[in-house]
Amino acid sequence: ALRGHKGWGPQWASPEPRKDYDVIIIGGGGHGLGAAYYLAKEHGITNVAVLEKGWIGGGNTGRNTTIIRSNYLYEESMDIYEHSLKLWENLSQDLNYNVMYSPRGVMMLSHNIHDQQSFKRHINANRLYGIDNEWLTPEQAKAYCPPLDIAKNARYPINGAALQRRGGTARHDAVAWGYARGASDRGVHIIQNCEVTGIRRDETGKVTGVDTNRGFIGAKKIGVSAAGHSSVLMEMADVRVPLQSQPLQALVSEPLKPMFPCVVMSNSVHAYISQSDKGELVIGAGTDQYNSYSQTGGLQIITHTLDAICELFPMFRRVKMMRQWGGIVDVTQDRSPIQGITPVPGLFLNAGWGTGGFKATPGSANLFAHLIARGEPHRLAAGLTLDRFRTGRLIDEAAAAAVAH
Ligand SMILES: Cc1cc2nc3c(=O)[nH]c(=O)nc-3n(C[C@H](O)[C@H](O)[C@H](O)COP(=O)(O)OP(=O)(O)OC[C@H]3O[C@@H](n4cnc5c(N)ncnc54)[C@H](O)[C@@H]3O)c2cc1C
Ligand SMILES: CSCC(=O)[O-]
Repeated sequence: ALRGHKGWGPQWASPEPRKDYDVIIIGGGGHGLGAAYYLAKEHGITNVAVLEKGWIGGGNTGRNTTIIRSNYLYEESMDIYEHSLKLWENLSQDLNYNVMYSPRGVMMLSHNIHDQQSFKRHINANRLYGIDNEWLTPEQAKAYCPPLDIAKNARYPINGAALQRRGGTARHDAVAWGYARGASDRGVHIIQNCEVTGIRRDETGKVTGVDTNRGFIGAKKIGVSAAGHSSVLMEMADVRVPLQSQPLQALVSEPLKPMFPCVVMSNSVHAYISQSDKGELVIGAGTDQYNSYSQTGGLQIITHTLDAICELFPMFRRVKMMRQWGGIVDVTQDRSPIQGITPVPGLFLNAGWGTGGFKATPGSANLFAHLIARGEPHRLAAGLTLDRFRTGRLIDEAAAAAVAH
């Protein structure tokens, strides 16, 4: 039973936009909706609107392969991903909405000495920082995931694996719906079919509001959380950001009996796989290596990824694939996100989550709300500045970003 639920149909109000708000968040994905929720819940700021050009969750939040983990290398990354993982553990209770978080374990396969050295470095860094991660022999990896082929004569032989047992999956669109309902119940306006077409500033350069397809809406503060379109939005305020927007594809198979117990990822052969609660194998790939705003992608990526899956799991060679789709991921050079103030007073940016921002949804949203409310970053997000691309103090997480991104 949903506490306080007001009958069937949309579980959040869909009001007409007011003339102005204290805060406007551009982007009705998990990060934007969650930030609005935490602004209301933790900072008492409720005169907020989330403006979404399409429908909430229609962007990457509803298109991803739902992998959750926090086994990154640097402290700046471990801080925000572990903050997020801790929030995932009670998010269903917090939202009174079942987001189906499932800590089934995320196993990263090692195929060569370089993988092994890289994963053991992550494991040591994680454990020194109090984050669970462990090395498995091939036999231990197979015991944990029986469908895995560890034959020595396999095309991509496995010499071990890194396992984060608290990693896992969640139901992605439920996260958007849960945050939207929680925010709406606290007075936040969730406004769909409202595309931002301009960001207005006064003579001092401070933001005054946004132009939209539903007219001008005033705001004292504006948060941009639009993933693959974040650079397009920031350009509306004359701010160039170091993001590339690239297609990232995924696909699902026909439903099968439950038989795949965890998430398996392989950087070297560019594929990752899990099984949804509906029985479908959920398979992900590397990005298409060109800039594009199309939510599709090239067939060569899919065939390459399925080659890899069939090598790692020969038992799947006759499974039928049911559907493929793509999203637009906002990728930074160092594969780490940007969450911070911008050169424009009153304009805040949350972007650059690239191929790995679903796992960060609650943590990023929680800290983005702190940034907008207080005007300065929370210590757990202090390193994720836009300025690092000027100073060169990058946070290189290409290895932890996994697969070929
Ligand atoms: C195929 C795929 C697989 C992935 N797998 C994983 C995974 O397994 N694990 C993981 O951690 N991450 C994964 N990711 C990445 C993850 O999905 C994203 O990083 C994350 O969901 C971004 O959330 P968001 O709320 O910032 O963006 P989104 O959910 O994309 O929300 C941004 C919203 O902004 C809206 N918008 C854009 N322009 C405007 C405008 N002008 N006006 C108003 N609204 C606008 C868009 O319509 C969109 O709804 C994957 C991504 C893809 C595409
Ligand atoms: C799309 S890659 C999934 C992840 O980042 O764990």
